Amino acid sequence: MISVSEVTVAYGDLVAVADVSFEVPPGFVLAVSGPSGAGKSSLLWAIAGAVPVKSGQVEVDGRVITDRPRAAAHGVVLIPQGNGLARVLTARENLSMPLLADRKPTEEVDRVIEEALTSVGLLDSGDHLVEELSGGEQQRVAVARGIAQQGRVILADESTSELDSSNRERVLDLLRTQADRGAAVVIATHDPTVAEAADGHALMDEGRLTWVRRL
Ligand SMILES: Nc1ncnc2c1ncn2[C@@H]1O[C@H](COP(=O)(O)OP(=O)(O)OP(=O)(O)O)[C@@H](O)[C@H]1O
Repeated sequence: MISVSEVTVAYGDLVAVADVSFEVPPGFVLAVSGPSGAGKSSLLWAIAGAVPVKSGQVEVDGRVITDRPRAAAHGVVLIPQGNGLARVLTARENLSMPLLADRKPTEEVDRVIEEALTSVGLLDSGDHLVEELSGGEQQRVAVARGIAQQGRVILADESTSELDSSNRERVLDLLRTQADRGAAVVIATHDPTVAEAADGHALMDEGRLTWVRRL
């Protein structure tokens, strides 16, 4: 369960997220859309502990999110806009890093990576350097890395923006499967078809959140 309570995020005088509150229970997918600069990424970063909140509080399953390392340890997975991959490592190496940091056994890491790369249709590209992959392929590697972590919370920031329609469907199905196994999922998106596929849809504008379709 993600609980966002009266959260404000500011960069100096610029208020990016203004007094936002909502909850996402396990098993649900929330889409957040809105114009560029509306504060969607900042909201996701706040949930991920990647940016401090000026006021208010984010809780995941009752634990207050204070910083990124503790959020990550508590299963808050961020699939960042721009993918956040190491370009000079292979796809497989990128997937392995958070899993090995989590001290998972090597055989399990190998199995999870195979499954995740297969699920995004990139098993044959596992040993390619990220910089050799197309933009859409890199985006799918980032999604594979996110879902491989089996988080309690998955925050997908524009994770379908470079995908054709069949790969977009594939990624939406994967995020839905994550919700079905009990994750709370938030997707920031400009794509109306992604918003329609979610259980709830909120709109951000100048940091404020309003509901288009409540969860
Ligand atoms: N690190 C930062 N320092 C200062 N200002 C920032 C920082 N990150 C974001 N901002 C500003 O905060 C506001 C919200 O940005 P944010 O990236 O959260 O919006 P967004 O809705 O995700 O936009 P987009 O759809 O273009 O990704 C913008 O005005 C942006 O310029």
